[in-house]
Amino acid sequence: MRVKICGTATFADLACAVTAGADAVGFLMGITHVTQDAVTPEAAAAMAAALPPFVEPVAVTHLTKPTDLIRIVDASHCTTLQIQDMVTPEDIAEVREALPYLRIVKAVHVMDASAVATAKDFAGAADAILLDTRTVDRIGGTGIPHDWNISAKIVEECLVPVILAGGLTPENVTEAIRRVRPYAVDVHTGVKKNGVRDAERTRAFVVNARSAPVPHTSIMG
Ligand SMILES: O=C(O)c1ccccc1N[C@@H]1O[C@H](COP(=O)(O)O)[C@@H](O)[C@H]1O
Repeated sequence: MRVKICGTATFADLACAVTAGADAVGFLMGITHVTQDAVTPEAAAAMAAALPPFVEPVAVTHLTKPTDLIRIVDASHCTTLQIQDMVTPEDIAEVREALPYLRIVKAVHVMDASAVATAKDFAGAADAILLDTRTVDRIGGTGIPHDWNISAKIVEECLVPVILAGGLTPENVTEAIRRVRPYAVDVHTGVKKNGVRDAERTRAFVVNARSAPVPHTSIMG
């Protein structure tokens, strides 16, 4: 099971995720709600430069204009872009044309069963779908799980890798993986303690995610 740890705001956060064994680290840029963990593209680039091999830097943003998305990827040196807010498949294609090497992840917010169709709509344009939670005033980073039955249905019906996020913790991630069978898992709030990234919770999250029994399912079509 692949694991992304999101909300990397400092070199200490970076070291915590790398030491825990994360496969990817997320940098929050161009975020529309208040978050203590947002960084500038330049700060993300400095942290990305410090990553060892086999750990992917991911730009996570609410920005939606292709020119803005291209700009933050270029400036942050991230190799994966996670688009949290509403864009069209055509917008994604425009970003991909400008940055052919880029892996593009589209977040889909699982509010009800309509998320299944939404995920399938983006599966052709994005390289992966990320299933997250949203509230009235936050699109991502809520710390709140959503209906994993819907997430499991999306995994069954989507032809691209599906990443499960939204309220995951070291305590629930094994059950989440058993029920949803995602390609990867992604967490921010759940590995904090008293509002700060916690090394033991981060390590436990990775260990528990990797220990979950997941039957092999092909993600290469
Ligand atoms: O993590 C955030 O603060 C955040 C802010 C704005 C957009 C996306 C954000 N994070 C993404 O949301 C998931 C789930 O977060 P959480 O574990 O429920 O706190 C996170 O993994 C990022 O992909």
